Amino acid sequence: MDPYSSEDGPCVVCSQPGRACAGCFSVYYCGKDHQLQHWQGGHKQTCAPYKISKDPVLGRFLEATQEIKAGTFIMKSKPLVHGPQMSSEPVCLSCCRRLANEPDEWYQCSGCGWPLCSEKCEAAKEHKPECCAMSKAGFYMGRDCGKITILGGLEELNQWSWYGSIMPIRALLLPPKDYKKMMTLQTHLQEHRRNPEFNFKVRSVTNFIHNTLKMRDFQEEDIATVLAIFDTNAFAVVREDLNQVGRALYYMGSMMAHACRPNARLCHVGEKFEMALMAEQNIPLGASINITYMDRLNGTLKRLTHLRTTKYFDCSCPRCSDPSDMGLYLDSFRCTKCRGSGKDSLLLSTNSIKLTAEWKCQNPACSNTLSAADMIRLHKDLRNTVTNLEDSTQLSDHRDFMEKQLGSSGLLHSTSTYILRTKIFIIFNILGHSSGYMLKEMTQELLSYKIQLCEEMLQIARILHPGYSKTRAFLLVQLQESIMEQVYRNVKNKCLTLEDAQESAKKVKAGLDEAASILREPARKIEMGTRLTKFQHQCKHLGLSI
Ligand SMILES: C[S@@+](CC[C@H](N)C(=O)[O-])C[C@H]1O[C@@H](n2cnc3c(N)ncnc32)[C@H](O)[C@@H]1O
Repeated sequence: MDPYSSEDGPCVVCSQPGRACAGCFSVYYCGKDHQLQHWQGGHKQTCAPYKISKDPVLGRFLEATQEIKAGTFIMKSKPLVHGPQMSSEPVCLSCCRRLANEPDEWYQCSGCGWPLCSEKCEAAKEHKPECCAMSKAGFYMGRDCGKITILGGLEELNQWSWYGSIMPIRALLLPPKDYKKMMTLQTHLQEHRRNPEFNFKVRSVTNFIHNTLKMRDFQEEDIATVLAIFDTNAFAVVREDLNQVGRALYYMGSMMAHACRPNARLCHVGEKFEMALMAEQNIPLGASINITYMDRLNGTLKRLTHLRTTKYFDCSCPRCSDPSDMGLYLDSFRCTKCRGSGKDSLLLSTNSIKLTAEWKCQNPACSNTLSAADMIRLHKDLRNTVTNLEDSTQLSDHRDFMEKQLGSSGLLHSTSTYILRTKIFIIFNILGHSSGYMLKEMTQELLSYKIQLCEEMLQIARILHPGYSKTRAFLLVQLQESIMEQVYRNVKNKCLTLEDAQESAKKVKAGLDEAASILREPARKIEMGTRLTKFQHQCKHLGLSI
């Protein structure tokens, strides 16, 4: 059952139209009475398929209390607190939608002077805490002051202390019950305090709260704790469909452990930053329901470093413990000593969960080794190169990079993290997406190239993103649309019989249907509906019946 669905269903008690249970989405109630009756009659034991458990390594985590099938929605939850990101582009404080490019078009809150979308956003309860605090302190943001500060005319300190202070203020002013709940979340405050950037952030937010808003009841330590809670537990929310950019903290969402190949994923579903959790894979009874805190295409070195420096733990999940990184060797370089001997070998970590471990050629006859420091330096250089390349949508820049690196004097192999990242960039940012390379504009060669890249990346996704993962669905969409374009051209050019076209179109439909079954967030549902309609038009145009 679908937690986004507003459709009614028959009440489990009386069969009258009802709304879905907010805990499990699998039964409907016509109203509170029948909900209570059913709850007391046993639904309490079967509703949520998880509980909070404790583990010496993970700390608190969500444990499955029943088998959960892939594709199931496990929970839906409202944020405890949400608001703009720490260092934000200009957004409405109320709904976190990006503001118009022209500051003159911004609506100014009559209470505090902050730019918002509209009168409606001024009246919304989201904006009340900081607006009341500012009015009380006699603070009013003049239009020019807002323009200069928000558009980044001042240095970082101000950007942080202004936008970055909004969510902490809301958190500090939460009703006591919610505040208490929030304060039970993991802080890693001591570890955060060793980070100069964190302390700088604390000082600038405290400065705004104490000196500008004159809210001196909150000690710097309270503010630091709130910021540490956000850094450890909050999720960035970017909803391109709603033009929203922000951050949200969920209580249950904060209980989920990380895994580098997780069994669940979080989706943002409502306009008010509600989230839903979907099982990507089948989750056995008693297992930890986990999500990933970072992009799965990263190799072990990057994952371990990121998790250690931002979430303060050393990941030892099965993927990190496997020196081959699930057979993909994402971090490995080709051995420069074996090169030319006819045996192209890779360097492997001698202990994959230890960042200081030496790297050694996998060929037993070769003695080549590389220190961890050299390995990290090489990775840093390559990461910078690929990041810079991503400024370009010239296909040749990316193909040249791959050709050079995969050639006889290059360091990379076909499933290196940098090669895969480049392929993903080409699929999602160049071919079919940027000027000169739109689907209709692509040559046959480029269309076949895109199809080949999608197929290759779907093979990788089978390993890193199995089941109901967004990456798998997005790749399926890119592949099917490219295949359909090819079918379309071949039928028009009479290179394909209608029977064969019919066969291919059926496969395309199956691929799109699979993607739609994965992407069930409201925005994606609309997007998939549009894609399916376009596909049906194409079929109709070609005289195919699907
Ligand atoms: C969002 S919180 C998760 C809930 C937390 N365990 C608790 O007790 O509140 C993130 C923190 O959980 C711990 N954690 C999450 N996944 C982990 C893992 N795979 N291994 C070790 N610690 C993990 C780390 O301390 C991390 O900073």
